[in-house]
Amino acid sequence: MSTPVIEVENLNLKYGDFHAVKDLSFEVRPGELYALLGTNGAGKTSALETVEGHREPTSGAVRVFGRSPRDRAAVRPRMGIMLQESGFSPDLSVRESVRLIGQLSGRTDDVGRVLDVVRLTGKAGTLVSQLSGGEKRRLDFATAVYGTPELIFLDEPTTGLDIQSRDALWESVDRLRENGSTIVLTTHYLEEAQQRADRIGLMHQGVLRREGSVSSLLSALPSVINFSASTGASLPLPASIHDGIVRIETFNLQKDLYVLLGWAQDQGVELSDLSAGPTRLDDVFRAIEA
Ligand SMILES: Nc1ncnc2c1ncn2[C@@H]1O[C@H](COP(=O)(O)OP(=O)(O)OP(=O)(O)O)[C@@H](O)[C@H]1O
Repeated sequence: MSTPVIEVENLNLKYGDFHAVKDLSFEVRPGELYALLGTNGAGKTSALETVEGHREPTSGAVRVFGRSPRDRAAVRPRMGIMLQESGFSPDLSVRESVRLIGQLSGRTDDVGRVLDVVRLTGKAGTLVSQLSGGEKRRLDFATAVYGTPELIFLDEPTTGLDIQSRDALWESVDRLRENGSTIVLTTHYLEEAQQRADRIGLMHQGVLRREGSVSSLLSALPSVINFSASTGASLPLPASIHDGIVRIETFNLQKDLYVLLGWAQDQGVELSDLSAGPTRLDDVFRAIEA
């Protein structure tokens, strides 16, 4: 198996007495889209800042491309980091800001190409201070796109973006992946992670509580069938009933739905407000706090 792009082993981070990241271990493999998700304050930003080389671990080991992320000269040109706030100077134009990304990252690219990818060509001469929130976010994305780096960190990339800009951003991410880039994503939009991540790590209170492919995380939880029914007939499946709402949990949704509908038909029972759906990442998320 190929060498991981990121290796984190028993990482601990403390702020004074507060233990923010506890024995965190994970790997990100070449070409993967790994989503590090978690509850507020779970320690994602702290952990990623260490991987990005901005923060020294309290203990544990972090390697990026097999080297210490503090070895900036070797590692920095190979990674693009889209932070939640890039802090571009408000007095620079968009074009100047993108040029600056090139100077700071040590990568080469065509400024016009990057402006085109982040859809800011028409704003090239505009000052950063005059951009809208969504336009600023697209300028932040330029840091990830510039020079097509091998490793890209996207920290809440679509927050504040309209649907067109979101779609455009994910299309650009797809292009980067086609070029072989490895992506580390954090987001609170779980459906984006569910649709796009090869693997997900779920953090809560400093600890990696779950890790795996979307389907493996989802298959650990049952699907749920709900309906309201006033019937004396005994149900064909184990269920709980609260306030007249029947809830059936199942690991075989198709089969149990078939059983339930057959029973309702035979008994002449109407299943009002019937809903049945696959488990969603939201449910996995809720379950980690339980
Ligand atoms: N510089 C700091 N000094 C003290 N405590 C800090 C510092 N930075 C973060 N923390 C604390 O460490 C914990 C983890 O914070 P972190 O920002 O890494 O979480 P997160 O998972 O990124 O959260 P969110 O989803 O809310 O952005 C939080 O309880 C936070 O208050």
